[in-house]
Amino acid sequence: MSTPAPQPSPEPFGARLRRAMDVRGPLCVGIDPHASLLAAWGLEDDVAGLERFTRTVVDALAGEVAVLKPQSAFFERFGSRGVAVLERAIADARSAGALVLTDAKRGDIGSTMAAYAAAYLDPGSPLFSDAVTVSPYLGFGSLRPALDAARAAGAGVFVLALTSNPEGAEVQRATAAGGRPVAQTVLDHIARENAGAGPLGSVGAVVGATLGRAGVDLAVNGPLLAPGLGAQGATAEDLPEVFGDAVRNVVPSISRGVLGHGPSVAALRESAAREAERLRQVLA
Ligand SMILES: O=c1ccn([C@@H]2O[C@H](COP(=O)(O)O)[C@@H](O)[C@H]2O)c(=O)[nH]1
Repeated sequence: MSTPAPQPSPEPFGARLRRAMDVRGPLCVGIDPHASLLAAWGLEDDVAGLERFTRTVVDALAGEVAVLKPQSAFFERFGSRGVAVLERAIADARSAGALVLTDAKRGDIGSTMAAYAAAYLDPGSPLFSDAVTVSPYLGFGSLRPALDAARAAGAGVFVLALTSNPEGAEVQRATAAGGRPVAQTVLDHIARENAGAGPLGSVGAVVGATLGRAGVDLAVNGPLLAPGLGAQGATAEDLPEVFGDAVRNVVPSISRGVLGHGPSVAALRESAAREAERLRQVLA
């Protein structure tokens, strides 16, 4: 029996993301098919409307922006047929050259986390994504199956640290054992996961663009997903204050602020291009 040929290691997500940010700029656009957006686009709040909306966003932006971030909740609300739309969107966006970060915010005990990892981070899964969001609030160690699966697949995970919503602070700013804020302990774990990685680690943190000065050490050697631009009130001009020296690793994210310009493909592209240009000027 012949020995199977060794497989080349997949290129790590952090390296792929850094290249995409260099080439396309750092903007991430979220695919959040709110019922109100479907209505504004003249679509029914049903699977056909969901599919048309999603396809339009992918066609408009997958060749333009570094990252597309489908929000799983808006697909799950239509059951299995909604999830099928998400699966196609992930595959189509990846084929068109965007990195896909599925925003699913999964978190559970380790043995269940392994199943979530199989869903999003196993290259054989229909939901396989370049990266997925996860919640560390069952303990950072519970994320181990996702961290390991991501590394094996050349994928990434983005761990919630300081979220963009005002309610997050009561948990994330609370003092952990050891006297540091809970969010800082999460960031410390992320920094350890990324130690030695170059040009950028594959374990990211989610830190809202809405926070004002973050007040934590963001030197995690990984990408910092910054949701909150647009509908939640943050602007590109806020980013240097929130992120300080870490701003070059920021992946600013906007959903409704771009999606509201649809259904015209040209208008969606123009809106994303305006956001990207504003970011380029502020982050230069
Ligand atoms: O801290 C977080 C983490 C994730 N999100 C998600 O990002 C988008 C934001 O949508 P907008 O329309 O740009 O407000 C949405 O999917 C959230 O679930 C976040 O907002 N904050």
